[in-house]
Amino acid sequence: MLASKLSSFEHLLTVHTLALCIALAIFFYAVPFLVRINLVDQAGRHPPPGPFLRCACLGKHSELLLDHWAKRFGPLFSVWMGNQLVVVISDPRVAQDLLVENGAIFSSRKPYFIKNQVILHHRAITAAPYNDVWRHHRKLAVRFLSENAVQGYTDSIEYEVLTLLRSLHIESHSCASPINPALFAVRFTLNNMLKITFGIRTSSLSDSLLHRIQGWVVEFDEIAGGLSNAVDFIKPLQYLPSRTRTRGMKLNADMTEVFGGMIQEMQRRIENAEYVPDCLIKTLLETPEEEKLEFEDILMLAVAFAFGGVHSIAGIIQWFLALMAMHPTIAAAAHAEVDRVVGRERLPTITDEMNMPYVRAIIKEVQRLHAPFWIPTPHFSTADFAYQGMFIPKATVVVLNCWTIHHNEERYPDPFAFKPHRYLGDNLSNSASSKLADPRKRDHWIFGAGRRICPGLVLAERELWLAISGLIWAYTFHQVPEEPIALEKYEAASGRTPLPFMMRLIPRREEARQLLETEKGMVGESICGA
Ligand code: HEM
Repeated sequence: MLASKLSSFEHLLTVHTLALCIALAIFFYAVPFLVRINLVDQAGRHPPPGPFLRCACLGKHSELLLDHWAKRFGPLFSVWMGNQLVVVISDPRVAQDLLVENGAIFSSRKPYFIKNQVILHHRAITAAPYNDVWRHHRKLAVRFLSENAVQGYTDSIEYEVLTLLRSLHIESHSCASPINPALFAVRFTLNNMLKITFGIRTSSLSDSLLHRIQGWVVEFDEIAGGLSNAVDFIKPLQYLPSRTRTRGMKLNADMTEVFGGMIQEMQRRIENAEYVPDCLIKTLLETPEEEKLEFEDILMLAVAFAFGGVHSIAGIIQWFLALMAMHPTIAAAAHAEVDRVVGRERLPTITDEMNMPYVRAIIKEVQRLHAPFWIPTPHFSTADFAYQGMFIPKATVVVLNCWTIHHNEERYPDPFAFKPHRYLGDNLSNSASSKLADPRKRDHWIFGAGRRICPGLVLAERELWLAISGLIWAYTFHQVPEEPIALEKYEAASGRTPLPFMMRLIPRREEARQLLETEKGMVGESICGA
């Protein structure tokens, strides 16, 4: 009896010892994957300081975590996301030093698996590594987004502003009912992009193209991952089927079907000498054979325009509307300015812009407080680099921490408050401001920095000016008492749009009402989808 008890005790001991050994082995094997790696260059420099533990992901509001670390570790810190070193820049001077002055090293993109490989196939400009292919595609895009090109789009954007103002009026039953402005803002920006890219526009708010592209952006946000997906640092996972990968492939297939079909149709029309309006895709299709882009490159350029230039601008318009409804005194000052400079007979135009500093200041303040991307597309380094005694190895992901920069107490006193006054006296366009020699004087950083800076910023500025000044001219903005707007929460990890909200828009004067109700000039427009 005693012998058998001893033997089962020994057995138990053996099992426990074995389990302990396995646990210890796993622990020691896993530890290097849990804590930061002590990298050091030949001169003994270490990467910028940062959290001791590695992260798998940063969570929903990653900008708040980055802000927390920036306060703890300083303006240049590093964090390990799995096996990827990420360096985070939270100061304008450091951003200028690394992304601008040393753009030759800090301008590539990491080949993120889902986003850049599965969905964008390394193309669409934004996914391309820093090389001659990227240079070529970016040059093509810039031709269609330059100051001159944007000047040529201005009449067409003004038409879309009128459509926006009128459709808000009509869909709210002559402003009798509250309205959620989100889809209206998206249609405004999408029409501008579609005209530039394909020479077409959506015919109504129920146009299937509008809803399809809207769906792509939501899907892209959900699956593309922010700074990292597990598949990016556990490479074998890339060879296994997964739901995210299937969704990514489906998204790519959808985009290929819709935009690819539109490109093929345009090709057919060109070959049959049928009328095709001037646009980006037509130019690319008519390029001489030796310089012609591959079909997929043309497709992905269209995707880049649709993804880059639609929800970002539409998001700012939504934030603007929500903020106006919540700050009647600021709205009243904007109304006074538009009345003084523009009067009652016409909508504001681009020639009014420099005479309306308060409205310009409102736009910049909305951009600062509600940047569409708190973490702009990360850059990727292509060589080892030493900076202020710190080591940034080749193949480091480099992130501009817009949240912390935009909430810097010294640069923007009372940084969480909506205070357009802070931008009075800033007469520079976003584009001119991004080129200032002293980066601390820059208005804000929503368009990124360096060689990958958003090529669409001049167009974005023009669209925002015309849409926002037009909205101020036409409407007063009101909250719906039963459904107060909550600004502290927002859609998507990026902060691109407020949560869906309802508001009331009231035409400001008889002249505005007449303009909103007349059909003159709205040829081919079917606002209600009839
Ligand atoms: C308010 C509106 C917009 C915002 C806030 C915005 C923001 C950004 C940001 C932060 C980047 C990454 C910059 C970097 O890597 O440093 C970017 C890149 C890009 N944006 Fe925009 N964007 C806007 C409008 C547009 C428009 C209108 C287009 C045009 C069609 C556009 C097309 C692109 C493209 C193609 C890239 C990739 C550039 C590259 O990788 O070289 N964006 N944008």
